[in-house]
Amino acid sequence: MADTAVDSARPEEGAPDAAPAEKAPISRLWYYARFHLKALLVGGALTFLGSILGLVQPIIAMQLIETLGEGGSLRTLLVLLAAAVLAGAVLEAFGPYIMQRAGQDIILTVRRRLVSQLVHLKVPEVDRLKPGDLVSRLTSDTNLLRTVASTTVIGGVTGLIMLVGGLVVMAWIDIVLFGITLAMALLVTVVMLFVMPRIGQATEASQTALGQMGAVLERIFTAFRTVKASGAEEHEIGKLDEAAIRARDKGVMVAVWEALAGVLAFLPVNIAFLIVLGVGGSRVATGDMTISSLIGFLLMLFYLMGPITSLTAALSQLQTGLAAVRRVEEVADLDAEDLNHGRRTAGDGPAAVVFDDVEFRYDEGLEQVHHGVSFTASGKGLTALVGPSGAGKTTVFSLIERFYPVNSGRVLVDGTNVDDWPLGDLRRTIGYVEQDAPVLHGTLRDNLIMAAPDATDEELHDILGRARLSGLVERLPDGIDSLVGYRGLTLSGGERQRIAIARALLRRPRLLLMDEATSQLDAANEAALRQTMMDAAEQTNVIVVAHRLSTVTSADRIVVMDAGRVRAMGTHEELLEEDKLYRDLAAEQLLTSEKD
Ligand SMILES: Nc1ncnc2c1ncn2[C@@H]1O[C@H](COP(=O)(O)OP(=O)(O)OP(=O)(O)O)[C@@H](O)[C@H]1O
Repeated sequence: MADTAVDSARPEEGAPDAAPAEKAPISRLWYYARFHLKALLVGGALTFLGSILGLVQPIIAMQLIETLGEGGSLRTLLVLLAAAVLAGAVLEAFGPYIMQRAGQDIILTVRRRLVSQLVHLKVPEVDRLKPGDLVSRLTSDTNLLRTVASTTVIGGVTGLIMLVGGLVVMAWIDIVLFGITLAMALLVTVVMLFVMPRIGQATEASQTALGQMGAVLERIFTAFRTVKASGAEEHEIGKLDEAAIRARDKGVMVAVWEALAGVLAFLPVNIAFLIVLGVGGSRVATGDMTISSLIGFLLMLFYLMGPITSLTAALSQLQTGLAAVRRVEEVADLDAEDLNHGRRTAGDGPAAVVFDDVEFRYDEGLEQVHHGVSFTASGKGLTALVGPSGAGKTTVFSLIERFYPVNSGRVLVDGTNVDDWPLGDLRRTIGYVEQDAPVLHGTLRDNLIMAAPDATDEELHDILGRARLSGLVERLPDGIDSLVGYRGLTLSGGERQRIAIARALLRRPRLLLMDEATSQLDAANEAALRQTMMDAAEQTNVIVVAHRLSTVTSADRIVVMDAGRVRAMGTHEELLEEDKLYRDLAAEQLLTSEKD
């Protein structure tokens, strides 16, 4: 598939309730549908019975004409016909309803699985994905799947049975006319075999274009202010428009192939009708066939329009659905994390971190980021990681959190290799404050309790106090229940950082990792942030990627990193004496802070 957000389909590892990997889309479809088999079977049986009653109606009508000709009583046949019409209508209402419900249940199953898969994706997978495209797979593609998983399969099977049933009845009425009809039915089949896959391909292209639109939209909204400030509205509108046009064009192609399928399905039937009329008429004239048989046959031919329509619709829906399944399953096949696998370790107090000769690169084709990094940070207190931009400081945190696997060497937390920790336990031990956008859309309360759903109001207020946020809560219109805007945009950078710290502290971490914001904070915010950090360091092990001199000077130990290596360790005073790079960094920071 060209230019999609998800480039490859790999078997998932440890994803909950995994569907069989590397299977044809049709097996994947079955995998989802089988959970709702009972409803599908009941709905299908009712619809099928309804169709059978439809099939019976022309036969009763034929009997009626014959009885009329013979001057017999019509009462029983009329009652039968009325009963068949009524029961058919009731069944055809209930059957589809039950199947539509099953269809919605199937979507729910698929969406639940996808949501769980998306949230558990491994970080490297997310690095290369476009969230907008993923959203369209979760919403639009799963919706396409609904029809195919329910009505299509049953509709198709019913249509096929009706078609075969109709042909059998026709063969019983007149074998010559049946031969003509059968030839036309075969023609329809050949045409469909050619057209149907085109519908699937066009649908997949159309859904891909829709996903691309989602990706462009997501790109705009994640940098909305930058787009405006850069005057890039028209440029971005152009990009969105390109994707929208592509989606339209591909959608039109789907319509073209579907229209063609409809016409090509009926053309042979219409031709069959004319031939049957001609040949049948002459057979009636020669006495080889009765007029009632010809009328019955023609009624059957008309009746066949129904099954042919539902078969054609089912086949094209199936193609649409299979295209959707392929896109949905590409996500389901991505690598996901297993939070529970590993040897459980129970510990308390500050959790020590040991880097032992760690080598790491983000991906095979990329440059190595860590070249034998070794350091230890244990016990209570503050450890600052300093060094030039790109030295690999934030990467240290990513490896402690096991967002990526190391290439060689070991990362130990509390004496256990992070690879051996159950991921859920490891991350419960750690509080992590990211450098950017650490506040999510929602209320202040939402932002805190996402890390600790059982936290009481008392605990929340206590943590807000410790993060020097009580003043903010008092100022906000609805206090702790005030909305903080998309990605916390209604807050200042310093407030966002402190909310993120409060969230991390609420989990009572045994290790706090904090990536300082590089943006300048005002004096009050910086002091509040430092105080919060120092308080935390009195109780636990705190490691900070430090960009501010204030953090560095108050740290218990400082690790100086440069180009993926640890070049020195010590206190501020020791390093000022011993390490030139540190001296330069400190001098540079001092100059900057003096200028401010
Ligand atoms: N997800 C990623 N995929 C590929 N390369 C990455 C990724 N994250 C970081 N890098 C690269 O790894 C190197 C180290 O990045 P890292 O963020 O650890 O540096 P840093 O010392 O924290 O820098 P800064 O002080 O600017 O935050 C950089 O060259 C960066 O471009």
